[in-house]
Amino acid sequence: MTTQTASAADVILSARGLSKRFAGFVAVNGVDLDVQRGSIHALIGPNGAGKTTCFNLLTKFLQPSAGTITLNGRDITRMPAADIARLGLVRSFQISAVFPKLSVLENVRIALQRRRGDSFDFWRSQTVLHQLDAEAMERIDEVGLSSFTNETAGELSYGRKRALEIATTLALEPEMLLLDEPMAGMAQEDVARISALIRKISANRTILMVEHNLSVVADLSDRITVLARGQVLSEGSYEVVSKDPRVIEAYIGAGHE
Ligand SMILES: Nc1ncnc2c1ncn2[C@@H]1O[C@H](COP(=O)(O)OP(=O)(O)OP(=O)(O)O)[C@@H](O)[C@H]1O
Repeated sequence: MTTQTASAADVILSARGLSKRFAGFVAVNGVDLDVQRGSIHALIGPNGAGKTTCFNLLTKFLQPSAGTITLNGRDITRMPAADIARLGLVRSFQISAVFPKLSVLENVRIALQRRRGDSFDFWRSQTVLHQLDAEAMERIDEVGLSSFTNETAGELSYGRKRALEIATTLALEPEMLLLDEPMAGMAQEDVARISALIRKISANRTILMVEHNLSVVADLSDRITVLARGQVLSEGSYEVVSKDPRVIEAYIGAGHE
């Protein structure tokens, strides 16, 4: 095997020339991105850099104006979001995706049913639902919510809601997880808890996250892509990108510290 082949096989998600134009405004402009299998990769950049748009393109919530996206070497550019999830690329939804009136266990059970595509089970007997409990408990344990299994989701703290939301995402057995600002709105102690959780769930998965909290990015990421004005400004480890004068200038110019 040549070096080139080996490194291509290590790339799970790849974008080439990814672009998105909104009514004449180019939000993402020719982005090339390679996410290494098994890594934690962060997408950062000042406000308005195009991170969310890029994320929405990669998760197929938006259709690109130009460019291609491949997952495990397969072109997914024109594939609908639902099919992508079946291929193992799952986007974590915000807390609103958690059913607030249902318990932690019920929320994870529903996610497991979604994976199986058994929508009819939802209306069937309790017995059928309980068959999923053992697996649901494993997911709940994985995110550290075992003592909250029967708690109503809506009554959980913000950080625990996020953990539950991650558990429902894990229920879909993703090979790759895309996290949209996992630390948004978190209190400091929750940031530490969710950081540790992301590290833990990354053990046998690939993670791509958009995140504003740079100390979290520094702590977790193997590789960082910095976007500015819709383009890749810099890429590398935190060590490298944080010292890149173009990155410093872009952040200062945008009013960040
Ligand atoms: N649907 C849309 N229609 C028009 N312009 C849009 C649309 N979505 C995003 N934009 C513009 O594209 C640019 C990039 O936005 P985007 O939300 O992707 O940036 P971001 O890096 O995620 O910013 P932030 O850190 O503030 O969330 C912004 O100038 C934004 O106003």
